[in-house]
Amino acid sequence: MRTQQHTDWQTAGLARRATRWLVAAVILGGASCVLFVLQLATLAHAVDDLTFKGHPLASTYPTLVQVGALCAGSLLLQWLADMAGTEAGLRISASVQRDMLRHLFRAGPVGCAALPAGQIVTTMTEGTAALEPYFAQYIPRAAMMVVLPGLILAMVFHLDGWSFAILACTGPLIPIFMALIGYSAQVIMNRQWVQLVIMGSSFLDSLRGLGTLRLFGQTQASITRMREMAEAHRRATFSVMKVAFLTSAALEFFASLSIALVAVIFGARLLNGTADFRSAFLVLLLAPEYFMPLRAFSASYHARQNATAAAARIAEIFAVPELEANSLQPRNASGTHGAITALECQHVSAAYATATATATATATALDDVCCKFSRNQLTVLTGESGAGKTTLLRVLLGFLPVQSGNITALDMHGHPLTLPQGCAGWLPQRPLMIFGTVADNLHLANPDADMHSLRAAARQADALGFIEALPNGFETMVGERGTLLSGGQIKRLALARVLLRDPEVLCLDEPTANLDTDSAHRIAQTIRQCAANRIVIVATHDPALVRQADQILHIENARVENIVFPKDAAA
Ligand SMILES: Nc1ncnc2c1ncn2[C@@H]1O[C@H](COP(=O)(O)OP(=O)(O)OP(=O)(O)O)[C@@H](O)[C@H]1O
Repeated sequence: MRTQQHTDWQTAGLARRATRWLVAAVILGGASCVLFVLQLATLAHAVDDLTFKGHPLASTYPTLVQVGALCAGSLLLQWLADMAGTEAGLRISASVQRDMLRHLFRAGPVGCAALPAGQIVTTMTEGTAALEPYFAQYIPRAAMMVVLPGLILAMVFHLDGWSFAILACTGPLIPIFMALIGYSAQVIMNRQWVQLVIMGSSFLDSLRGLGTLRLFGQTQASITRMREMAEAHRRATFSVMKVAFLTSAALEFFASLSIALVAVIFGARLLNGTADFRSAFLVLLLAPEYFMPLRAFSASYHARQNATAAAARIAEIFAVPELEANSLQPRNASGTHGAITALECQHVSAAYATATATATATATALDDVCCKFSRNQLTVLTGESGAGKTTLLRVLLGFLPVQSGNITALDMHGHPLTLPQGCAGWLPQRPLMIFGTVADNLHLANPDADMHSLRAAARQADALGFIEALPNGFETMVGERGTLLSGGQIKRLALARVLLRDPEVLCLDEPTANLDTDSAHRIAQTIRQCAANRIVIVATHDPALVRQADQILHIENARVENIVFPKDAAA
């Protein structure tokens, strides 16, 4: 199993995914700042010439045109910087979303089950969306917070020592103050995220369990619980907003105080005649701009906290271990491709990772399993609930890694084989039906299958009769999770879907569970026929299926206790 490095999913690590766009945003923003400062200096020069030096308007035109050109250039560069920042944000959030989906597929159903579905959904949607403003706004603004005030300070230093001292002393107070507020705000932000995840999970659970909730008369209680969660989330969001307002208020206070100080001191010195108008005017133009990037940075500061909280949730998803390879692919790389004649388990052990309050422990679910599954043979796994039947199927399918031992695919001469992808088919206990038509659901297994293949697979799974009886046959919408079909119909449709890929190894988990006797009998017959030229392994409690078996593996407490070949015994 592979585990992703936690540090890769910190915001700094994520920035590497769009470095060029972020660098472009910072350089363009910096260039825009330079033009902006030049524009103010040129404007002060023009106003001074017009008012105090008595130059005619005509002679000031070139300077005013210069001001216009600098203004246009600065705005254009800023627009380009914003575009580059937005592009970086979109690229990073889209790439994280794509990687997360890929990672979840690699982790497989057992790995994904380690996290609540609501947490996965919220992180994939809200979590990745929270990254975008961080990279699009916060990072470029953080850079501007250094560039523009630095430029302005350098200019003010040349104009007036007092103003320089005031701005240089008050400016750094703001980021220090914000960092102090931000430290406690991060705790609130994390709490808001937890509330959001809990709310998402509960909403999903309520939707899934609508029938059960109604049956137990719990609908009102569920609505009340949802309302309480929404209220808790509202309160957490409100706390975040309060901190955001407090930060802005503190910033405005320091900024206004500092500008007022500069204005008062300069005003007094102008009256005394110890300062000139041009310097005073330019410093007063520059002083508010000195605080502008700090204001913009403060406005996007919550984006950083949101993204930090989201990055922690994203890291949790990437911490779910990936499966290395399908167990049906033998470790022996020198093996050849070919038809699989048998699957052999040698001393196979496996365990589930279970999270406790303090650490992650493992619970053994298969212990030293030795068995063989042969082509043309129907193997039935029996045993009490919780014995380990599904676990053995999961290990064979590669959804759960082998802790020790080997699973080897053999050709007709008993040599190890390298198997192509998709050689195994799986029918889970609760097969997934997507929102779409019968044909859409079948095409999931093989998007290129033509109508003839669909009909053949449906016939083989004993599903053709009921599909043709539907109002629009294969084009009938079956709804989400197959809501318009019965349990038996869903099972037969899912079996047809698996057969459409014509897998060499077919793993079926409780295929006849919850079916009436007639449907169960028909499915048992179908499965029996599927064993022709295939390896078929079925986990079941159904005596009708057990009667069809060529080999019965009885599992008890994670171990194969008994192997019976009923047909040999009968002979
Ligand atoms: N995702 C999981 N995480 C942790 N433990 C699990 C997980 N799935 C199953 N187990 C545990 O592994 C053991 C074997 O479960 P398994 O599902 O293989 O039993 P089973 O024989 O198929 O039962 P059933 O007949 O009820 O389907 C059980 O103790 C179960 O609690």
